[in-house]
Amino acid sequence: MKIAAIGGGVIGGGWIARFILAGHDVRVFDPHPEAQRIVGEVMANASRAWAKMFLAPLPEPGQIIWTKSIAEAVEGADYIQESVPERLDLKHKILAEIEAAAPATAIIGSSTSGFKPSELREGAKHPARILVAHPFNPVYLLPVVEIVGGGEAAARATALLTEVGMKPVSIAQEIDAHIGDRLLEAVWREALWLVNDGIATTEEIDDIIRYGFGLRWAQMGLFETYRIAGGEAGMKHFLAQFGPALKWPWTKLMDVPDLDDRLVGMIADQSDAQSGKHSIRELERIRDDNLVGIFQALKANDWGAGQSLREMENRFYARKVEAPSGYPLRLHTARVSGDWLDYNGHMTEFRYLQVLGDATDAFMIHVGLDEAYRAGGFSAYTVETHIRHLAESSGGEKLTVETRLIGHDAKKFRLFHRILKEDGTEAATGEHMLLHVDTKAGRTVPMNDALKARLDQIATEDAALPAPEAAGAAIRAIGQREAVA
Ligand SMILES: NC(=O)C1=CN([C@@H]2O[C@H](COP(=O)(O)OP(=O)(O)OC[C@H]3O[C@@H](n4cnc5c(N)ncnc54)[C@H](O)[C@@H]3O)[C@@H](O)[C@H]2O)C=CC1
Ligand SMILES: C[N+](C)(C)CC(=O)CC(=O)[O-]
Repeated sequence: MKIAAIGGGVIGGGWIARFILAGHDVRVFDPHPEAQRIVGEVMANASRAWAKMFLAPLPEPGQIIWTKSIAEAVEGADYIQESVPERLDLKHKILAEIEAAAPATAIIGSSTSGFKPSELREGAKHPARILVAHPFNPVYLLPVVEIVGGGEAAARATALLTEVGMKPVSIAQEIDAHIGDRLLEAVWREALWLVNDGIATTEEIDDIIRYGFGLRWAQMGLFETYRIAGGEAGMKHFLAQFGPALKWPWTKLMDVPDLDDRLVGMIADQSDAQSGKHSIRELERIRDDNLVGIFQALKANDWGAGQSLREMENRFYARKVEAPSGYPLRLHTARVSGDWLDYNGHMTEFRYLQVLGDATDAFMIHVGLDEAYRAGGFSAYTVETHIRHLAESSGGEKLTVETRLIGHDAKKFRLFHRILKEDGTEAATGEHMLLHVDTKAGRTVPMNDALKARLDQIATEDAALPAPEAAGAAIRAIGQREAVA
């Protein structure tokens, strides 16, 4: 899949980060003199957030390829994400340039917050392939993307965006500002009035959201939340009780305060007082850490956006790695994230077990002990592990795991992994005993013939090598008391 991104600002940078982290190369054009620095900073925050968010091993990230023109970026592209400033004349000019150079089959998704597909498509050569693909900031974390425009293009965009962990929601009928921004603008207008009228400061309004209904919205949205608020009688009672208030003059509705110098200055000053002690990048990291925590809570409850996280993770777990030929097997690589380091600045203990465990998962997929096999009610459980820590690993290092099958029979197998640094130094070894189990009965049972045959075949390759020196090693006794014991 060849992906291009036109515009690498707040939203374009987020898109680029999501595609890259999901393992795709992205060709980018943005004429801003500092575009590479800006996207680099967004990428750094995004990589940090993904390392915290996913337990599953992440794919090797794709590459950013910076180009000197739109034509160079979109040549041969299958999917193009346009994220230039929200001006229709500019979007038309950029879309025309994209169409002049992109294959006729390429899909063009626009990040536009407000324009309808019919507006974007004015004057287009192949209008049906231009869609609204409107995300929410930060694009590398929030899954939802509003797809407007329909047809085959929407189906293809939906497939790609699902593959990179998004939750595309198709909107059948085009309207200005789609759905999300219609809702957000209503709240935003009210908030501006409240500040304008001196009723509340920016901080007080944010507190009412983040200590209150904002927490509810992350997990149940509006209708489900209000259904509960109707008590046992549910939504009908809620509407009967609070419906009339909609006609009372509670809100300013469509009325917008003039964003004159006075109001802009007031809001900016209050916002500085509220959050000026943090840089924007710091605020992004605080936001990302909070979002990751929310995602993980939702994943634990298998609810809402936690389901998108789980689905993406399952895809990462199920990824079959094209193993380079040769033996020992090389099925898993990992990049040491800054988040994995301890107070000594080195990869902390339990992350070694994570890397080894991921290598074991990769071996299981390699031999056919995969999702389909588990669906049949059988799996393998690790029952014993011995790790030797041999060299420090630092942030950013790439680690490769070499895997050997050093013993097996019909009910169990024994793996020996070596974690290697880029210069070939051994960072750790891990030896693991796994039992083949009937997951429903909860007991060890013989594996099926195909799996056994696959292990037999790998074992013949292993027989050509001397046994690993450390295989079967235990921790040495210290002093007489232990030695006697
Ligand atoms: N900022 C937000 O919260 C959201 C914005 N959007 C939409 O995303 C789009 C982009 O908005 P932002 O990223 O916020 O704006 P931005 O101002 O942060 O980024 C726009 C980028 O486009 C680049 N650009 C300008 N002319 C260009 C050209 N001829 N070719 C390539 N790149 C060019 C600029 O250098 C800049 O880096 C807009 O349509 C906006 O409505 C969608 C969701 C949320
Ligand atoms: C302010 N905005 C209209 C550009 C916001 C969006 O489009 C979505 C978001 O991320 O809030």
